[in-house]
This record gives sequence, C-alpha cells and structure tokens, in this order.
Amino acid sequence: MGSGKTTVGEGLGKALGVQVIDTDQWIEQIENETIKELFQTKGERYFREKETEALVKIQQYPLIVTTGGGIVLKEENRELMRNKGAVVFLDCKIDEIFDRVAGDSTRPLLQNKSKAEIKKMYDDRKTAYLEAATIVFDTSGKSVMQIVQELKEILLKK
Ligand SMILES: Nc1ncnc2c1ncn2[C@@H]1O[C@H](COP(=O)(O)OP(=O)(O)O)[C@@H](O)[C@H]1O
Ligand SMILES: O=C(O)C1=C[C@@H](OP(=O)(O)O)[C@@H](O)[C@H](O)C1
Ligand SMILES: [Mg+2]
Repeated sequence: MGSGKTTVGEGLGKALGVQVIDTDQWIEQIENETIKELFQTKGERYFREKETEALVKIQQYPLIVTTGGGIVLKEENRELMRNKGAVVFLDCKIDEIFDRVAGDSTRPLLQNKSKAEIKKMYDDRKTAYLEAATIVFDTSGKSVMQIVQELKEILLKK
C-alpha cells in the first residue's frame, strides 16, 4: 500500500505501449463496489478470493498487472504471479509510504493505523514480497517518472 504500484504501472504501460490492468480496479468493476465498500459488505476473506480469481482470469499478453499489496499473502497467488512472468516488488522506506498514504480513506486496512503499525504490517509481509518477486526495486527518494524509466530499461533487458 502506497509503494506506487498503481501509479507506476500506469506510467510503465504508457512508456512501453502495453495495456495495464489493476486487480483492485478489476475487482471493483466486477463487484460494482469500491474496495472500501467490499471490505464492509463482504469482508476481507471474500476480497482475497476475488484477488485469486483476478490472477486466474486475467489472461492477456502482453500485459502489465498491478495488484493490491496484500495479494502476496497467499502462496497460491505468489505461484500464479511467478508463473505469469516478471514480478516486480516496488519496495519503499516506511516513512515515505506513511507520508503518501496518510489521510487516505480508501484503504480499509490502513484506517487509524500508526506508523509503527504500518511498519509491522510491512515487516510481516516482507518475506512474502521477496518470495513472489523476480525483480526487487527500491523506489525510495525517486520520482514516479524516474522509477518508470529505470524499470522500463530493466524490463527491456530481460
Ligand atoms: N515515487 C513516488 N513519489 C511520490 N509519490 C508517489 C510515488 N509513487 C506513488 N506516489 C503517490 O503515492 C500514493 C499511492 O500510490 P499508489 O500508486 O496508489 O500506490 P499503491 O498502488 O502501491 O498502493 C499516490 O498518491 C501516488 O501519487
Ligand atoms: O495491502 C493490502 O492488503 C491492500 C492493498 C490495497 O491496494 P494497494 O496496495 O494498491 O493500496 C487494496 O488491495 C486493499 O485495500 C488491501
Ligand atoms: Mg494500488
């Protein structure tokens, strides 16, 4: 949450001329509810099932898929992602993440969370991020444009 997946994915799509699908937006469309509403009406477990469904059903090539930050929590999802192609973990220092998402009301798991609680969530998930990823990219201190340019070069070399 807040590492820039959705924003960088959109930029990368434009830079590479490749379509982009964000799993959160895909789920919002098929459920006709925002992520925040979906968490309230059907709960996190249901949302996590939809994330797996998105990874199974989104079948296009070439394509950039951006995901929610919790998608890596299921081993099934990590495997689905790795089997599709390059998986980029956009890493970021917690202070920057906190500044970016402070005051955001659209992310249900971040509501009323302190920086220490967000750091704990990041620490608890880090192993899963590293396990899912084939490319680790530290975005700390970099602009979106800079990240897009650097990632474009990395991906084109692959
Ligand atoms: N490198 C960056 N520098 C500054 N702000 C950024 C950067 N990347 C993303 N943001 C901002 O941080 C917020 C969260 O970005 P978003 O793309 O929604 O992240 P994610 O999809 O990983 O949760 C947005 O307001 C976005 O504009
Ligand atoms: O990390 C998470 O568990 C979540 C991250 C969100 O997406 P972003 O990572 O794009 O904010 C969204 O999928 C949902 O609120 C849950
Ligand atoms: Mg996002």
